Amino acid sequence: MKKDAKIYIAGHRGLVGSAIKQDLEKKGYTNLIYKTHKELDLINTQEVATFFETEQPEYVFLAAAKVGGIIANNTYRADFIHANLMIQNNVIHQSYKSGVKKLLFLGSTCIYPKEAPQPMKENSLLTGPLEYTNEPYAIAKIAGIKMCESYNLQYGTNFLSVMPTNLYGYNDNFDLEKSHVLPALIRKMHLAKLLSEGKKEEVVKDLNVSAFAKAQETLKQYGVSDTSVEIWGTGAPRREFLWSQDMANACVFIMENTNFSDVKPSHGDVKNTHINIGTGEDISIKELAETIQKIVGFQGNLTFNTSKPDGTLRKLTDVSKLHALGWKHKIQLEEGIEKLYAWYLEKQ
Ligand SMILES: NC(=O)C1=CN([C@@H]2O[C@H](COP(=O)(O)OP(=O)(O)OC[C@H]3O[C@@H](n4cnc5c(N)ncnc54)[C@H](OP(=O)(O)O)[C@@H]3O)[C@@H](O)[C@H]2O)C=CC1
Ligand SMILES: C[C@H]1O[C@H](OP(=O)(O)OP(=O)(O)OC[C@H]2O[C@@H](n3cnc4c(=O)[nH]c(N)nc43)[C@H](O)[C@@H]2O)[C@@H](O)[C@@H](O)C1=O
Repeated sequence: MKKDAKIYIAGHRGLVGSAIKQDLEKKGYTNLIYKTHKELDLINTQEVATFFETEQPEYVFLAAAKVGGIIANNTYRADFIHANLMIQNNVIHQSYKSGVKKLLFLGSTCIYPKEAPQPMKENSLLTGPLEYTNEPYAIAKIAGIKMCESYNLQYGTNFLSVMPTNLYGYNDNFDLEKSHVLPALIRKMHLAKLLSEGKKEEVVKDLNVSAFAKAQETLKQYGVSDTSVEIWGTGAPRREFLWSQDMANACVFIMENTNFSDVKPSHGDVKNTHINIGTGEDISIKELAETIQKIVGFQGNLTFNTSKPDGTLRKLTDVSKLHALGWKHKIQLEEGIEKLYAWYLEKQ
């Protein structure tokens, strides 16, 4: 990839897209293009076609998607499958039509079967039933992998897919309902700490409500008090977490160094084009909550609301393919949580 190559980052304001943009800028890439959701709705086929015809990007990072945590995926099932299929169909097909040299599609490790052997290898794909809470999203992501693979095989394109583990970092979503576990627990612990210190005004400001009485309603709904924070599920599920800047660095590394032809024969996958991206290490949700509690400095108790779903019990990635390509993560979990909490405080 030449430093002045025209590179389109779809989703450049999101958790991963913003980190990809930053990583490319740091490396001296000068011809980056991007549009906000408002400027270009990637669900709109005609708008996407016109954009590619006009801009003719040479490389595409497809980091735009409808994304959310376990409850969002389980609740907005139709929106997750519709939006993700539309976005990826539009971007992948128009990339082929306009002669994009290389595209990187971001999937997710939720594409693997619920009971996949751990750690999950790339060739576990389509070997068993999926986790139900995020099945529509996972089906869309599997369609994206198969679309890249099919275009490569039929049209000779160079479209790769990466399957990231759970991610966290700057520009994360901290919504109490729709976000992923790590940012949600940082915010819940922070609010509980403020309550325990009697800082009502800061609680009102954080929740962006008109009065403390309103804040109390929200906090009750999410099980946050001055003495305890509610954790969804049993706390037993295990998750692997990767810092978003590491994720972005891996995406740029793969774009720079890897081709479909490298991924296919040399690693024994006859058909698939995808590569797992993770750390290869996981912890239980209970351990994660305790780590966040320590970093935030909340002194109260943790309670477990077992009426909320656990989701997949374990989804540890096998990162041997990624390591064999020459990439390894840098930021360890505690360091990442400390950085994210500091960022969250700064944003207040
Ligand atoms: N976060 C995670 O833990 C994981 C993420 N992934 C995958 O990584 C990729 C990036 O995720 P992440 O950065 O977390 O997601 P974010 O939600 O942070 O960012 C997604 C971006 O896509 C944009 N977008 C969504 N819909 C449209 C649309 N119709 N038209 C134009 N832009 C749109 C969003 O803009 P706006 O906000 O304005 O809608 C946002 O900027 C996704 O493919 C996701 O599935 C995979 C595994 C884990
Ligand atoms: C990245 C991945 O993210 C999603 O899958 P998930 O890993 O299950 O996502 P999650 O981060 O929301 O939850 C992880 C675990 O944590 C528990 N948990 C405890 N307390 C809170 C809590 O307060 N919020 C949330 N969200 N979860 C909590 C929660 O019950 C679960 O056991 C996919 O839908 C899909 O989008 C995908 O690809």
